[in-house]
Amino acid sequence: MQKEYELTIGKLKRTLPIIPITDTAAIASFVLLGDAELTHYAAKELAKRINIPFDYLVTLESKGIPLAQELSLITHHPRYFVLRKSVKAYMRNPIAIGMRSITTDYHQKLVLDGCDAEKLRGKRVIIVDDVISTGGSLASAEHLLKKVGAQVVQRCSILAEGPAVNRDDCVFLNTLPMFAVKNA
Ligand SMILES: Nc1ncnc2[nH]cnc12
Repeated sequence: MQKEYELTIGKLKRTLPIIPITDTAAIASFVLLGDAELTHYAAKELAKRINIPFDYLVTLESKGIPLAQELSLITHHPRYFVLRKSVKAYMRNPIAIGMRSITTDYHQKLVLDGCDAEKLRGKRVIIVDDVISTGGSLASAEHLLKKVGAQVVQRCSILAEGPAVNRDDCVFLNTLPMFAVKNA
């Protein structure tokens, strides 16, 4: 099997290691955390493609956070919201739902602080993430946001991977293939 994948996002290039995630499938590992240059550039490029009015960006802990931060500032939306993976002691009336993601082999939670839920009720929101793949995390995020009365008006990510590459309801900058593991 190929060991690395050369990714191009506009003027930037990154070499991603190919990592098996099951006995039969592998992904090109795209770790946005720590890559300030790519985060800033991708946020600028995504901002150009968001052409719908919205109140807030919402992202998922953890890899979407720096992207949402940059995108919020670039689009002049000083406040954004983070759906957390666990209930924190400092939350008031947290609202939680179950979630499965392609890169984590156990059931996860998606949690919204009740105070944040009040602020999001009736608002137009855009979900921001680093990679959209199976769409599982995105679907859970949408479910949670609908539950608290927010309207998801757009979804955007830096990359669409595997089954997500044909989605026409997301804005993304490039696609990422998935890989078959040979000798499985
Ligand atoms: N290729 C990938 N790299 C890192 N995180 C991911 N989440 C989903 N696909 C991913």
